[in-house]
Amino acid sequence: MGSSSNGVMGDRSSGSNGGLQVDKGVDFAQYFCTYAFLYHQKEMLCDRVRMDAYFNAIFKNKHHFEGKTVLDVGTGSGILAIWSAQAGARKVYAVEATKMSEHARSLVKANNLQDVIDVIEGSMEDVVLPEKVDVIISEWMGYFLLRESMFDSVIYARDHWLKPSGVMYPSHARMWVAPIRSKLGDQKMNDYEGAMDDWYNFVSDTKMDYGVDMSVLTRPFSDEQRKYYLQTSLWNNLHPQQVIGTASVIKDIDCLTATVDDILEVKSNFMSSINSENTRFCGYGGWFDVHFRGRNEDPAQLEIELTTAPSVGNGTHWGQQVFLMHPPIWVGEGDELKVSFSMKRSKENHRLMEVEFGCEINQPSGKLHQQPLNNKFYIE
Ligand SMILES: C[S@@+](CC[C@H](N)C(=O)[O-])C[C@H]1O[C@@H](n2cnc3c(N)ncnc32)[C@H](O)[C@@H]1O
Repeated sequence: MGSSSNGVMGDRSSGSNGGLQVDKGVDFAQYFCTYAFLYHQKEMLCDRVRMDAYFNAIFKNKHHFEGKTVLDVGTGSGILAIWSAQAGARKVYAVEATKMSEHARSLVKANNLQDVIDVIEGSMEDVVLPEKVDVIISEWMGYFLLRESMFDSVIYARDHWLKPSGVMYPSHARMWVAPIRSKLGDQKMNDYEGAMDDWYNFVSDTKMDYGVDMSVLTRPFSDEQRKYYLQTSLWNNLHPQQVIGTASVIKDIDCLTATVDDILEVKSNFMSSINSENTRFCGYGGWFDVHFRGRNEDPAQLEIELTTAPSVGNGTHWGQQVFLMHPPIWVGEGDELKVSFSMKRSKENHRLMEVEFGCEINQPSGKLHQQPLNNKFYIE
């Protein structure tokens, strides 16, 4: 069993960010610190969709694990390392940057797997393993897949520690975007006007309760102010019926070959056909899926998919990112949207994203909306 300093080199940056060095102290304060707390790990451990997908991916494909060496990048509580060992791995290296490693270590011991799993506390980029591995497993996905930029660390691990014949878990990832409406029947979720009412209520309550007039922040709702309000995307669990047009894959990632340069910026131009009758097009929903397929020469016996698409029921802790648009536009069945999408990392914090949409709407009547429908968002 590893100790907290086992296999860890120096004090380099915690991520390469495509050549830019990232200050480790700042990154720890801004990003890693929350992962050190059990409440945050528990949120992920309680996500049944996520848990079932990884559990099935491992146990329905034991041939990838039996007698093999495994590296778990960002082991957190240790759950994926433990499943890998239970599936028959010979050795599992479980790397975790935060003090969560101590909980992982006690969980490993409580499950009597200390002879198989080495929990190593340190950044993946600093760790030195005694051997190369057959499998890299990691749950690295952030909101809308790439928020958190943790895939950089998985790429680093793959390039340094995966055998040429090795397998990635997951093996593929995709980002999706679709046009959405904000309201579904009486539901107020993501309702655009509802959001504005919220601001009105806030202003009048603050004046009444605390004697401070805040209306300058919100009134009149000029275009600029609306845009200001809509600068960040929203987390939501969309109902499938809120999706009003065809969804498009805007990024397809092969985890075995992708480079950091491939994911620094995501750009896509795509068409979406509206398939709902007269409805308000209020913005876009963004989500992702990942797949466990093994590799061509060594495929999965059962391919598993983990999707965060809009769903009836609880969905996942990732939900979807909603990008509301101003102004909403009435659209109808058969309208064609020509959407341009781009996403890049925030200059201030490489783990956050800046997203821009543009859209042209062609309607069968011949009407054409061509204004750039704002919108620049931060995924916080
Ligand atoms: C999304 S959590 C997943 C935790 C666990 N594997 C699970 O599936 O429940 C990601 C974990 O990776 C850790 N992590 C992120 N980047 C890392 C890096 N470069 N080196 C080591 N650990 C890292 C975080 O601290 C966090 O605990």
